[in-house]
Amino acid sequence: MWLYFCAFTIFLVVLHLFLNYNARARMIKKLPGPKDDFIVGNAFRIICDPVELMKLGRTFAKKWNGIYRIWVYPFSAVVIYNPEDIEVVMSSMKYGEKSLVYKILQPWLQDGLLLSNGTKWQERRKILTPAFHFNILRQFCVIIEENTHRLIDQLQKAAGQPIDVVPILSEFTLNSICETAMGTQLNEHSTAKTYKKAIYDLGNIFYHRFIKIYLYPEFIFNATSLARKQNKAVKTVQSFTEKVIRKRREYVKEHGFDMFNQNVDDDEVYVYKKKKKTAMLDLLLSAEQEGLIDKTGVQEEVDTFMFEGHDTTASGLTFLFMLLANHPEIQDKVVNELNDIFGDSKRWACMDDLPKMKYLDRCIKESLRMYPPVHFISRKLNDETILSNHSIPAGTLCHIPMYDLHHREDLFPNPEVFDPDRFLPENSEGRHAYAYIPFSAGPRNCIGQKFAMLEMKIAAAAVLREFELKLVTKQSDIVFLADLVLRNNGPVQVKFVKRNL
Ligand code: HEM
Repeated sequence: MWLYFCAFTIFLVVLHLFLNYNARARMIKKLPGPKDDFIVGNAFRIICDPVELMKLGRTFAKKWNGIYRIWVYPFSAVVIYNPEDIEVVMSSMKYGEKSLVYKILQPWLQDGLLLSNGTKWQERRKILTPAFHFNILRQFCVIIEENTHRLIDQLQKAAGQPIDVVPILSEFTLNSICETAMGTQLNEHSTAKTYKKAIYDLGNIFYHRFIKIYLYPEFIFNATSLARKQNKAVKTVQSFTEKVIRKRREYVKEHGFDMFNQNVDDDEVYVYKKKKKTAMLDLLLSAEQEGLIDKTGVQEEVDTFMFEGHDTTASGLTFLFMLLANHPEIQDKVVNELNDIFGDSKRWACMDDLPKMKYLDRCIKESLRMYPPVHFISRKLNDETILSNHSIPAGTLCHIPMYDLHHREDLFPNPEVFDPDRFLPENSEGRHAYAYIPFSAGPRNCIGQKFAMLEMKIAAAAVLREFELKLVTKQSDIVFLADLVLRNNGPVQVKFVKRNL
């Protein structure tokens, strides 16, 4: 008996030494980080419920100074929130490869822009960049206005009552991106309900897999009922986008591309003539005709835009509305600015109005600082890299928590205070270029950031012209949940009271 016990103890000790004192472990453990447990390293610290996981990230960020490490054999991760280190990683394509955290999105997004690497990424980025040209955004402006008015009709029905804005804004941004990316209105399709449900199901599945790292290996995940649910949802989503793409391909074959024949200098063309608005998809289809992208590629990009383009802006608008309801004096300033632009007119906003909304712009920026919808991103360091004077071994995952970066007291004094004037030019002077990065930075930054700012501005301006936003959910009520985008663990409620302008 004793012999077995001694042999087992020796086995555990050898296993511990093997897992935790190999060359990579020794190197990574020179960095500050949580205390390691016997054999499992930090595994038990980070496997916890989604609320605790978010709290843990904040606790760690406060405890260490801009850099710390996590070690769970065979994974090492370095977490960086010093702008200087972030610049090293983000400014170069050398560190452009996404880490294994993103693998969970692969079945849906495949090799779309968010996940692809190398020349494939470069080529796709080149094809898609013109989709966000000023003149194309002008077309999107009209689509977003139309959807904003549907949103206002919905808010009107519950005016004066506390409303959970999360599902309403999610519906609004999903409809907007669907119409801009694919030129199709979801309510025009009999299968749209199933499509929407499948998108929400996928969001839920990713979230469950994201917080349970033991589900990352494919062979474990594939044996779960979650994988079967995911396969079903992916099939539904892809067959919907496939159908829309096929229909548009047929249309283009017969009629050519509308978007290349439009008079793009005139706002009124878009506002009143309601031309076909399919710029993103048409761009992809024209690249397909030129042999620059294949059928699968078109589908991957449409799916990627659908994913990246709705939850992110919904989260951004949710926290913006919550903050404005919490700060009536700031809300009044926005409304005064809107009154200066529109006076008594009920006309819709157009592209030329947007640069005039300077204060609203600062409010959105400050809201994205305090509540960055994409609160962390992750890369794989393929070479040994120096960060904060530490040598980080090749193969280490590099997490960048934008939330913690944006809440550094030395970069943003009183970081919990909603102060849009931080973004006045004179107050931004001297701020490190990588201190504020809600849309990431460098070559792999968000391709949709102009679109996102436009969407949030149009929606916020239209809603604020119509309603006064009244406090229900307080800033102090917010409890974050670990997820791909920043979320509250519960509803975010606001009261919309009709304005008498
Ligand atoms: C407030 C809204 C948004 C925020 C905060 C946001 C943020 C980000 C961030 C942080 C990244 C970098 C991801 C990474 O490195 O892993 C990213 C990438 C990306 N975003 Fe956005 N995004 C927003 C809206 C949008 C919209 C509306 C679209 C599409 C219309 C979009 C499309 C993309 C795509 C395709 C990428 C991958 C770009 C590449 O790797 O080349 N995003 N976004």
